Amino acid sequence: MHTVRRRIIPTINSSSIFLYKSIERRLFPQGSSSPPILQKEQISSADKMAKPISIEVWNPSGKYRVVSTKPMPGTRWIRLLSDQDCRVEICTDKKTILSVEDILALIGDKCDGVIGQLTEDWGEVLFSALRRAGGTAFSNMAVGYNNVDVDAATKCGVAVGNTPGVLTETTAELAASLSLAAARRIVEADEFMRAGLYDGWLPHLFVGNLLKGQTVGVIGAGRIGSAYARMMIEGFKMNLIYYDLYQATRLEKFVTAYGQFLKANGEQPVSWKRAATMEDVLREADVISLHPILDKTTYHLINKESLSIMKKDAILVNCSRGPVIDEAALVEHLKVNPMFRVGLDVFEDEPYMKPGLAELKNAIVVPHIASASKWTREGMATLAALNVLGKIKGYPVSTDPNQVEPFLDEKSSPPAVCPSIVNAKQLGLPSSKF
Ligand SMILES: NC(=O)c1ccc[n+]([C@@H]2O[C@H](COP(=O)([O-])OP(=O)(O)OC[C@H]3O[C@@H](n4cnc5c(N)ncnc54)[C@H](O)[C@@H]3O)[C@@H](O)[C@H]2O)c1
Ligand SMILES: O=C(O)[C@H](O)CO
Repeated sequence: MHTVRRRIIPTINSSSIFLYKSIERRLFPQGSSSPPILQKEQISSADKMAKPISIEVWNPSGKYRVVSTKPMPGTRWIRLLSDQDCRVEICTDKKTILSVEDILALIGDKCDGVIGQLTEDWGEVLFSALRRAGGTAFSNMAVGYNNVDVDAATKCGVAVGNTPGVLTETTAELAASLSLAAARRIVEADEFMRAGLYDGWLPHLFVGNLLKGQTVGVIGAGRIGSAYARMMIEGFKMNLIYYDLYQATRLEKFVTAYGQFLKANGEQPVSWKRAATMEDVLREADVISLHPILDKTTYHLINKESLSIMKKDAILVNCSRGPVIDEAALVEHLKVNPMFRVGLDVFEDEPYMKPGLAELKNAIVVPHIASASKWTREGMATLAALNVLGKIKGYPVSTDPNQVEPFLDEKSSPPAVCPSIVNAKQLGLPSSKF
C-alpha cells in the first residue's frame, strides 16, 4: 500500500507545537476508519465510494479517537483533548456542508466521540454508526440543535452536547446591529455612497425610524432574547413587550429598576409588558426580534397572517433559525410594504435565499454570523470539546449550562464536568453543581 505521510506546519502558535509529536495529513476513502493513506491523484472522481475526505491528526498516539467534522477556531480545544489522551482528527475537506455519507466515512470503525456542526443531519444513521464504532459522545458546536434527532441519539446511548451561554451577548449584539441598520437604513445608504450617487445633503435623504421611546418586541425571551431586550431598552430607552412560554422574571425586574432610575433622573421611564399572545407583540411593537428555539411550535411562526397584523413600518429581525419565518410570504410582504424592513441572519433554505429577497432594498441579509466573535467562537469550540471529553471520561454533567466561565478561563484547567448535555436525564447521567 502506497503511503504519504507529510509533516505540515501547524497553524497554532509555536509554544504549543512541541506538545504534539507529529501531525499527519491524510486522505480518507469513504467507508473505512483506519484507511489506507492515499494520494489525491489516485482517486477517480467518477468513483463516488472513493471520494476522499482530508483530515489533520493531532496527538496520533492518543487512546480515544475524537473527530471534529470542521476545523474550529482557537487551539485550546485541541490541547484540552490531546492532554487527556485523545487522538484528535479534524476534517479539512473543502466542502462546506458534509453529507451523512461523508460523516460516516469520518466515523469509521472506531470512534469515541464527534464534534459536529449545525449544518449536518445528525439522525439515526449517524448515531447508530457512532455507537457501532464504540462512541457515546456527540456535541454540536452550537446552542441550537434542531439538526439533531435527540431521541435517536438517546436510543443509541449517545450523549448530545450543545454550547449555550458563550454566544448569548455576541448573538444579541448582532440582532441589535441589524435592528439599528434596518431602522437607520445603513446598508442602503452605504450602497448609495459607493455608487457615487451622493451629491449633497437633502431633507428627505434616507430618513429612517427613531428608536427612543418606541416599543421593542421580543418573541422568545430566553438567554439571547433577554440580552437583546436589555441592549435595546438600556441603549435606546425603548419600552418592552415580549412573548414567551415562560415568564422572564429577571428581565422584567431589570426593566422595572431601569425605569425607576430614569424617572428618578427626570427622564421618561421605560416599561415592560408580558403579552398573552404572540399576536399582541406583533400588533404593538415597532421593532420585533425573534429568538425562540426552532421546533414544531415555532416553524413558520411568522407567516402571511402574522405579517399582516404588524405595523406597516415595523422592523423584523431574525437571528434564531430561518424556518421560524415563512420566507416566501416575507418576500411578498416586503414587496408590497416598502416601509417594512427586515434584518435577517438566518434563512429558511440556508444557504439559499427565497427568490426575490436579494433584490429588495428593505431587506438586510447576512450569512448566519450572529455568534461570530473570536471569543465566542473559540469558546463554543472549547465547550463542544469538553462535552465530548467529559462523556468519554465519565464526568458528571453540569446542573447549570449557563455557568460557562469556569470552562473558558484560559489560566486554569476546566472542571471535570460536561458543560451541557441535553439528553443527560434521559441517559441517566450523573450531574454536578461543581
Ligand atoms: N443566528 C445565530 O447564529 C444563532 C446564535 C445563537 C443561537 N441561535 C438560535 O437562537 C435560539 C435561542 O437561543 P437561546 O440560547 O436564547 O435559547 P433559550 O432556550 O435560552 O431561549 C429560547 C426561548 O424560546 C422560548 N420558546 C420556545 N418555544 C416558544 C414558542 N413557541 N413561542 C415563544 N417562545 C418560545 C423558550 O421558552 C425560551 O425562553 C437557539 O435555539 C438557536 O436556534 C442562533
Ligand atoms: O445555534 C447556534 O449556536 C448558532 O446558530 C450558531 O452559533
